[in-house]
Amino acid sequence: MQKQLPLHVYKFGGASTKDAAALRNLVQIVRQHGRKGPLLIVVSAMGKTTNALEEIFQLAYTRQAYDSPLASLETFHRTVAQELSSGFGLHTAADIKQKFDETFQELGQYLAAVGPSQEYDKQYDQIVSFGELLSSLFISLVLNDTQPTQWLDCRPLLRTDDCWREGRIDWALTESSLRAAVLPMLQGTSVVVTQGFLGGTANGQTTTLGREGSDYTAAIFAYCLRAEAVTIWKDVAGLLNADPKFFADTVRYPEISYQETIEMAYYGASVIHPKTIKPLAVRRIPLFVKSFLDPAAEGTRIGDCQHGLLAPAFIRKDGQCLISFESKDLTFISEENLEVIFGVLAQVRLKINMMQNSAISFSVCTDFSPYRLDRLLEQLRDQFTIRYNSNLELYTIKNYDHASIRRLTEGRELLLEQRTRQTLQFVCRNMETGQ
Ligand SMILES: Nc1ncnc2c1ncn2[C@@H]1O[C@H](COP(=O)(O)OP(=O)(O)O)[C@@H](O)[C@H]1O
Ligand SMILES: N[C@@H](CC(=O)OP(=O)(O)O)C(=O)O
Repeated sequence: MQKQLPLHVYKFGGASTKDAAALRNLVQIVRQHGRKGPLLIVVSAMGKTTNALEEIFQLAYTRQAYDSPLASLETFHRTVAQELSSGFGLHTAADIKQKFDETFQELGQYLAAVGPSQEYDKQYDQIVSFGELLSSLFISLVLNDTQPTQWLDCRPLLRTDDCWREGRIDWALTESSLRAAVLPMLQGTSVVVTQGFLGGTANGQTTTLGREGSDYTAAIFAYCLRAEAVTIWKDVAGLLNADPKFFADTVRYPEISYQETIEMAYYGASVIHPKTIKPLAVRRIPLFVKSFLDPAAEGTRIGDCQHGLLAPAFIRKDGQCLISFESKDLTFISEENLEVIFGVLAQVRLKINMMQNSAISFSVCTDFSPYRLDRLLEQLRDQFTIRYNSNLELYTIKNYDHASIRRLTEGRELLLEQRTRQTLQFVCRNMETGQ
């Protein structure tokens, strides 16, 4: 049995890196960790950088001008660096400028090569990954100004296949590469900064792990390096029973099991990427969700634990689409035609969030993607009558009771509903747009 390292993994997302004040706070949090042992820091792109890069990529792909949003992105990064620079030593500001010069130049070259003749998802990864490259280079230099910090390029180590935009990890290779590269670094330096959300293929191309995948990266590092704990720093007090942006009177879970959390994340509680939990649960590594706005506060501990009845959790997923398939000749929906439908859903990468069948019709609720839906329609419209509604919401209540059901369903028209002993789910129209 290998000796457990007292390694901690911290993950800082877009909210905790969105401006100069946020970065000053990040430096304080890292300083507070102090001499508790080595620290591996996973960072996401700063603020809304990934959204901006998606927009720039879309313009480049469709051969439209992207100079203005690209310039805004560059100005954003350089302004944050400028605002921080009064606190830096002599070399740090110059080092940051040099890294930004090199990285924006490289991004410009990649963008110039983007075009519709090549695979969309593959090119997406090559461009959108620049957000994490920029933030990790920048944050490692900012931290290095006050304590020895090394930058780590995770892409040659975190090996994925070429399922672009959702790279699947080669665990054996990743574990051995990460251990060989990172453990010696952690002995020499107490802090290492790397990118969330990114991986690399066998032939050295960059992949991404799915939007909001940096939490997952933190779990991959923790699993492979057998870390003692992972902390993800968020703008909320911990894991709450609902997203406070949409629900009033939320309550924090001080402690919650991996099982409960994985289900909440799967149903759409966006505070944690759903793939984060399994690697941690396998190695029994606790996950702390803490507020970067109040770092001393308790937050939530996710781990192996027993708890009594939990407050009902409300989870909302918007941007949903309800697709129904009906046989054209009153043939029953059978295993054979379900196999055809599932095959095409998998092929066009439309994930099923909920499904139900009746005698001659089968309904699925998926995330809405016009591009993927068109490809599905092309392949199945000869065989089935297909109807769909978009701009819908999927609500899940975990550990429901009468009051929680009433609270959520009152005044809504439910288009699809399902209930198990613990979980109630329904699809309804988006009340804000009334569609
Ligand atoms: N159950 C929940 N508990 C806490 N926050 C939640 C929950 N569900 C959704 N959220 C949302 O998750 C946000 C934090 O996650 P996210 O925006 O992905 O952070 P970051 O990008 O900084 O890592 C919160 O601001 C909150 O709106
Ligand atoms: N930057 C990526 C990855 C990520 O995880 O970001 P965040 O930690 O800010 O959710 C995204 O926005 O999808």
